[in-house]
Amino acid sequence: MAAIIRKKFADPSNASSESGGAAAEVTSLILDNREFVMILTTTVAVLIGCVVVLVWRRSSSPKRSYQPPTPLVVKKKEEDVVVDDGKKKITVFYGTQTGTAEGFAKALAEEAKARYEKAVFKVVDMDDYAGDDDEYEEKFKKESIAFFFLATYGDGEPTDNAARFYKWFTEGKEARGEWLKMNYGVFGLGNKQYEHFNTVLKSVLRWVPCPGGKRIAPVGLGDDDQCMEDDFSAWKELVWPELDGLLLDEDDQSSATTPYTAAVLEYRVVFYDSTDAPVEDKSWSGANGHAVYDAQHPCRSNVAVRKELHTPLSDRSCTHLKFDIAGTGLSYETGDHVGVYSENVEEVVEEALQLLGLSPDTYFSVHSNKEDGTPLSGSSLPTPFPPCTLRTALTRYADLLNAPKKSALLALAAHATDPTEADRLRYLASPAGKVLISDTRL
Ligand SMILES: Cc1cc2nc3c(=O)[nH]c(=O)nc-3n(C[C@H](O)[C@H](O)[C@H](O)COP(=O)(O)O)c2cc1C
Repeated sequence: MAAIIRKKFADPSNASSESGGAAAEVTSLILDNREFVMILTTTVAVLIGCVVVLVWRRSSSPKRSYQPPTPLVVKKKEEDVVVDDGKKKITVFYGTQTGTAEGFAKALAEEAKARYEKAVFKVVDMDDYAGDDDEYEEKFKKESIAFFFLATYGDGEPTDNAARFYKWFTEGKEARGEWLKMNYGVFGLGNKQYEHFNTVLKSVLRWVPCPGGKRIAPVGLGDDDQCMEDDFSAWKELVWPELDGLLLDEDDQSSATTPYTAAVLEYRVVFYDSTDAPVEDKSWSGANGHAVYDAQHPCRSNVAVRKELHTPLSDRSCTHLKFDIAGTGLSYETGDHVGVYSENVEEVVEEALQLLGLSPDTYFSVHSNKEDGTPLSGSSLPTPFPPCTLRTALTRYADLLNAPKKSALLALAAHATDPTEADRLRYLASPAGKVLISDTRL
């Protein structure tokens, strides 16, 4: 995913007013390197390295004292009020863990709005749709056209925000087809490297040969192992002719196209005086001496036992690990989740810092909402990482070694001040550029 950093980059005077002259200098440096910073601030969670930390699902702990300066926005439940203005209503649902499905859902809706002015498109988080099972049924019955973007995780499991829907839908499978009379389009997000490729979407589909409804376009099966964005683009092209038939009158013409924007999220960046950096930013907390752990404040622990479970004759590998959590106050029960956080190696981080030309101590935070707390670009995702120094961001949160996604390249091209660089970025986002990237391992 990619971010377009607004506000502070767009208006250096703002940065000065908040952080003084030093911040203005930093902002100017960042302006010169904005493409790189944009990639860094948006690629989260896929890291290489060796630091192992544990986060237990049940470690219910209060937040630590340092909080981002802007208030959290409590998500409002979707309004049920349906205005009968004669326009056709289309709902685009998404089940996401890291935002890709949400990005695709929004991209589809945005392009569709431009194409079909007489229709109303609404993008809905699966979790926000219904409060209980009865409400699911009641509301789905009123849908006439819907799209579902559903990602698969784990052993073919749904995302957290689609889990309730998935349980309700698949458990009541026999009954669903009787009342589900909508026209529906489906795109699954998965990865062929996993045994249960796109299982969530396939399971849902097994129960959706609804007699009264019709599937719009073939099933889309996105494969993150290749280029999911290409899968999405190809699927979208199959959707439009079908939607033309459903949404256009005889005298309407569908010609509008919008640029590809899937999965491009926007963030607001705030710079702070580096002396504000809390101590814990410098290193993750040790196993002892830290009272509070949660996903943002993981606990560092050592690997006590590491054992290969397969014999040398096997062509597979399965590692048994035991973590030493003595003295942490944490407990573990079978079925609890353990998250493994890892760091980029120091040399790679140093190289990135040199390319950026910024002080490693630059202290900043990224926000998915505006200063008044309202979401930027309607995203419901939380901020990707807590306030930290640039070195920490590059070490822990930036994906420094994978090639950027097509959407990130196009977002950067849209913001490039040098036309030659913009052309180059657009070329890299094209099929020919993709080959170049994979050949040269950029
Ligand atoms: C920890 C993890 C587990 C995954 N498990 C599966 C899986 O079992 N089957 C599958 O098809 N894809 C699997 N994927 C791939 C994701 O579905 C894919 O990356 C998708 O684009 C994520 O969408 P999201 O960003 O909307 O959450 C997994 C990805 C991760 C990171």
